[in-house]
Order: sequence, then structure tokens, then C-alpha cells
Amino acid sequence: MYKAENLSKSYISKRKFSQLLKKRDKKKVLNNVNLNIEKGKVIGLLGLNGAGKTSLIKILTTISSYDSGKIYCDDMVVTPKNKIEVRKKINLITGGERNLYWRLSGYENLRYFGTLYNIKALDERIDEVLSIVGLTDSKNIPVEKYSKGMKQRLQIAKGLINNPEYLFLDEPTLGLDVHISKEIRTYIRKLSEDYNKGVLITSHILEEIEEICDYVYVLNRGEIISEGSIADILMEFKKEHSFKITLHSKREMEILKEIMDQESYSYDICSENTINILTLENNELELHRIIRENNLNIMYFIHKPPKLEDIIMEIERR
Ligand SMILES: Nc1ncnc2c1ncn2[C@@H]1O[C@H](COP(=O)(O)OP(=O)(O)OP(=O)(O)O)[C@@H](O)[C@H]1O
Repeated sequence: MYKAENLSKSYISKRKFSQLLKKRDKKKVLNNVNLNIEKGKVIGLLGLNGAGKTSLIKILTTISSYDSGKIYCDDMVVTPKNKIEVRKKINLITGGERNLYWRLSGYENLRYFGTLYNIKALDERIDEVLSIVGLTDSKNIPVEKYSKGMKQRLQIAKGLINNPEYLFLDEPTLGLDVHISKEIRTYIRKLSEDYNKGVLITSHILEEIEEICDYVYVLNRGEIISEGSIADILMEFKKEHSFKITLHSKREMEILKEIMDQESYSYDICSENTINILTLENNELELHRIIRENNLNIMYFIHKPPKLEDIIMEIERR
């Protein structure tokens, strides 16, 4: 388990020139953050811009310092003294196309980064990671000739070169097309499921978090305001399920409306034969029962369950 316990961090910034030059402002960017990354699990870190996600990842990966709290890598307390040892067990993968040498081949890039870790049997490890990300056949091609997806897969391979137990992914699909992002997600899931890595991922693409994460932390202004499975988080924020039902006739619609009034459902009438029903839980089966028992003919039945996107909008609204 990789663990953050009551982590806090402030940045000190100079005041604007027009104000008192000597005084410095303290800006708290993380406040008592607790977070666990279990091996074999993908953990999501969600938050609006500026919530503190990158700051937290930099601290967890020993790149940045922090003011108070503790970090544990398995049973070891992470300190400045043992960070070299900790770095052997972790790695960071960021999105975008930086951090690779474009004129070198995929193999040469991995050889270079592997040498920095002083890895024994490096060629074998390079073959292994290239095969995990499906780049074995392209290993001798210069990176500048790789597609965006291949470059990002090489970033993942680079992050795996030291065979880390914990992987930190900061926006790993940034700027990638939908289908390439999907492919990257498959590889990320594979890392936890097949290779038992503990993964922490930040992403602005909420479907990504919904699709691959086992557990999610929601960070807002440096504080964890919610955590749990996606279902838990959706429940906590109590977002509504919406059912848009279109019936064949106006008369049937009147019947349904009457039943909704009797059963105290909240609804909006969208047109003479379309109704939007809002419920706090998934009442799909119940609604189907009502429709069946009253012989109502459905043209369309659309269930819109709450999504993480709604939660983020809710946080923003608050
Ligand atoms: N080196 C720094 N000095 C001062 N303030 C900083 C520094 N780095 C980040 N910040 C501030 O800390 C806050 C958190 O930034 P951070 O980059 O961690 O957020 P984030 O959640 O990753 O945002 P984004 O989604 O936009 O990448 C922001 O208000 C940012 O301006």
C-alpha cells in the first residue's frame, strides 16, 4: 500500500510589486490529505483545475516537498533520506509528448532511461515493457515517426522500465483522440489486473475515471471532499436519475401523468407525449412495471443515470 497521511502543503508567493515587497503570501494547496493506493487497484483523483492534483502527485512521487503529514511506501516512511530507495518502487507517467527523445528509437529511449535506474539485464526488461505496451515491432523506429498513441504507449513503457510497484499517471491521455485514449485505458487496466501495480490516475476525462477506476478521491481546493467507488460518490452527491419517456399518444401521457402525481414522482412535461421523470435512485424497473400494468405504449425510454460530470458541475456550482 502507498499511503498519504494528513499531507499539507503551502506555496509561498511574493506579493505584487505594488504591495509590500517584503511580505510573502502563503497559499495552502493541500490540506490534511489522506489517500491509499492499493496494489492491483486503479485509484482516481478527481478535481477541478487548480484543485491540487498535480501538487499531490509531485509530493507522492518525491519530486516536491510538503509541510506536514506522512507518506508510506509499504511499511517504509518516505523521507528525503530514503527517496532514492522509494523511487525504485514507483514511477510517474505524464500526458503529452514531452520527456521522450524524438530522434532516438523507442528501444534507445528505454535504454537511456533504464540506464538511469542502473537496471541489470536491461535488454530483457526493455523487451518485456515493449511487449506489455505492444511496441515490440516498432522498437527500432525513431520516436518522431510514432503516432500519438504509440508515443503515449512508449511513455507507459518508460514508466514501467524500473518495474515499479506503484504508478502515478498525471493526465495520461492528454491531447489524444478518443480511440487512442481508449487503447491507453486498456493498457492501464492491464497494469493493475495482470501485473498487480497500484495505480493513481488524474484525468479531466471523466469517462476515463468512470471506466477504469476501482476507487476515487475527489479533491477540491486541496481537500478530499469525497471518496469511494464511483457508485458511492454518485450516491453521496445524490444526483438524480432522469427517465425520458415518450408514449404513443397524448391520452396515454395523461394516464402516466396521473399515476406520477399519485405516486409523488417529480417530473417535467416536455411535450404532449413526452415526460421527463426525476428520481433519486434507479427506478427503471418500477417505471417499466407501471407502463406494463397500464398498457401504455412506449416509443422511447431513455434512462440517464447520474455521471461524474454532474458531480464536478455540482462542486463547481457550490
Ligand atoms: N510552484 C508553484 N508556486 C505557487 N503556486 C503553485 C505552484 N504550483 C501550483 N501552484 C498553485 O497550486 C494550486 C494547485 O495547483 P495544481 O497544479 O496542483 O492543481 P491541479 O489540480 O493539478 O490543476 P490542473 O487540473 O489545472 O492541472 C493552484 O492554485 C496553482 O496555481
